[in-house]
Amino acid sequence: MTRTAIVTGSGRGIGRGIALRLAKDGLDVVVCDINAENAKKVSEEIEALGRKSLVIVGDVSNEKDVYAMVDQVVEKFGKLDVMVANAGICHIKWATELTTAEWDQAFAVNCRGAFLCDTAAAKQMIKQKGGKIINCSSIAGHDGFSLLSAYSATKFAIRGFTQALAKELGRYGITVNAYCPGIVGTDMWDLIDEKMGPYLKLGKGEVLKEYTKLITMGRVETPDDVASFVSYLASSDSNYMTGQTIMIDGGIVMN
Ligand SMILES: NC(=O)C1=CN([C@@H]2O[C@H](COP(=O)(O)OP(=O)(O)OC[C@H]3O[C@@H](n4cnc5c(N)ncnc54)[C@H](O)[C@@H]3O)[C@@H](O)[C@H]2O)C=CC1
Ligand SMILES: CC(=O)C(C)=O
Repeated sequence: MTRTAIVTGSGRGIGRGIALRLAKDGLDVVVCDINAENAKKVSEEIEALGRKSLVIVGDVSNEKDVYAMVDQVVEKFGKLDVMVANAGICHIKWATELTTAEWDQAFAVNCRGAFLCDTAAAKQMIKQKGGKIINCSSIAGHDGFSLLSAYSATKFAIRGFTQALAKELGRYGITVNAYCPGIVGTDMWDLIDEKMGPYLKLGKGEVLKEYTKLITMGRVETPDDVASFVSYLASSDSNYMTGQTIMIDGGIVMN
């Protein structure tokens, strides 16, 4: 029977790459994003690959949206096999400039979002006696990044939550793991380059150039580089791996 995955934040960037890769792997894929237009486009790309798809326009930090999404998916596809909690945001400022509202927003989307998506999925997967939950951390979840303090804190938190949830869900045949991308050429990095530039007295494109020097493989990461690892985490090949948060960063963080 065809497996079904939800990928949050899959209207563009890394999430889109993961959604298309899982569709190529033979899964039906639900595209969840707050941006309806982008989500629809990706969903059409999935259907063009011969797979079924569903667009869910929703906010991962909103409990009602997340539970309604899982209900709709189970109603349409009969089950939920893979949850990829990928959606994330970042604020680029000195910590001393961050507002409390920005700090809370980062935690709402990046952490409450993962908590809601993972646990809503887990309740369904427990009934099914199995499933794959996959969270998104970052290199910034291993080393705190200057000008990304709230973001770094959320990505560290994802590692702790991934471990604890894995310990709770192993008995049901559910694995919980996380991936840590490095410096991926998406809109998020365009924003980082634009906003960090003035702080670091660097022009357009120069922040990315400086950070690229940290990458052992010598090139900026692509969404496909991340997606090929998430494909493994979503597959039965990773059935004996759980509670792990793994770098897929071209060799930036090695500890
Ligand atoms: N780009 C990079 O270098 C890295 C990214 N990451 C993480 O990878 C994930 C994806 O990042 P990118 O694709 O680069 O970002 P992006 O900004 O290009 O795309 C994020 C997508 O998530 C959606 N989104 C934002 N808030 C949402 C919400 N509340 N509910 C539903 N959807 C929402 C956006 O509409 C967008 O389509 C994020 O969790 C990010 O923190 C981690 C390490 C490096
Ligand atoms: C966006 C992100 O996680 C970094 C550190 O580049």
